[in-house]
Amino acid sequence: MSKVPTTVITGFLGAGKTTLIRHLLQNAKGKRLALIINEFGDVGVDGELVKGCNDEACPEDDIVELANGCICCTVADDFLPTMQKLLDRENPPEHIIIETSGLALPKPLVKAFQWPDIRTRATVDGVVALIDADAVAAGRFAHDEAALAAARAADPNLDHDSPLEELFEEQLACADMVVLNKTDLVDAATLAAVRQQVEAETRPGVGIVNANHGAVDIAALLGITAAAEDDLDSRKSHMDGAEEHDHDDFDSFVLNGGEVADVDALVSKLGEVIAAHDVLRIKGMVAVAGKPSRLVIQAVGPRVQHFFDRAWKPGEARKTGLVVIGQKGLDQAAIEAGLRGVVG
Ligand SMILES: Nc1nc2c(ncn2[C@@H]2O[C@H](COP(=O)(O)OP(=O)(O)OP(=O)(O)O)[C@@H](O)[C@H]2O)c(=O)[nH]1
Repeated sequence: MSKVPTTVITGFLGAGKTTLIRHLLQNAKGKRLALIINEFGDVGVDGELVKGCNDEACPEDDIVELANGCICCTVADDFLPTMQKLLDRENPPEHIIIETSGLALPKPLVKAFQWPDIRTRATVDGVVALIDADAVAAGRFAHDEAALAAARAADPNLDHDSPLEELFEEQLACADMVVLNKTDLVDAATLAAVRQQVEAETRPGVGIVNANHGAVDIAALLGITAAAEDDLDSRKSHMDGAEEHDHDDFDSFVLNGGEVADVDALVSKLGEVIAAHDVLRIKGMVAVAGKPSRLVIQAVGPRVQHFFDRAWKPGEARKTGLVVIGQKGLDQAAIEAGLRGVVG
């Protein structure tokens, strides 16, 4: 029996993984897909944003959300049982797409495909890394060699990579394909510089495609046939040799509230707390007083977007839930205090 190809979509917080998956669903060309969506914080934003994209290609009960931590840490408890259930189906999916959380390490997940219960039934067709060209251009992951040399001269014990840089390197080193996303936000010269930086971190021969809102040719994404689980040694990782890894470099919490009266005041306050507390990501659903639809908040670094998506369902609680993610030491109390005035 042939193995079910599985594509792992990785990429930092807000790089565009969910957007790419929505594009995939809307252009599935009749392929029956299943989605495993792993995200931080139990607000289930990504799952909500893909449901209803194309029920033909991927009915709701083929969208499984894993929300109790990074998939790389919950492989045994969550991921493997989920895969087995999908593979045990009378009519298993033709292709499985896994969206990892923005903080997940891809290599431990690919390694899980060597497990006896999985290895004969599924294969990692490819690891696709999404890169936010805007964030890279803004220096969020860059080694500033001069600054690093000066800092290291001052402190020889300096850990050469920040958690963001390490994650950036991990996700690229494990990639079979890189999607340079958000090209609409940078000019040609900046994009060329970002591409150069990304190329330096990827294995020889890995394709890098430019994209805007994740619009990549499906045939290029699905059908890489990398069998990544059999080719782990070429995918270098900071964790090689380590038994465990952790995510204690990052903090997150969910801000819950009631209805919001003034969207502009909320958006402006979000911008303030992001800048004041170096928040990496805020996303979630907001109930706006007097409005029949949910307001989706999507903040990636300093960029805050919002749009109304579907109507609140009859009987559905009209509530606000925002996942806030930052580096270790995130000041939850100060952020909550800063938003309390606008989030009811
Ligand atoms: N301008 C621009 N915005 C984009 C592009 N791709 C995604 N976005 C926006 O970036 C924000 C984050 O996109 P997502 O697809 O949710 O990113 P993600 O990687 O799934 O985020 P996490 O799951 O939180 O890690 C959303 O507001 C998207 O609309 C792009 O190519 N250009």
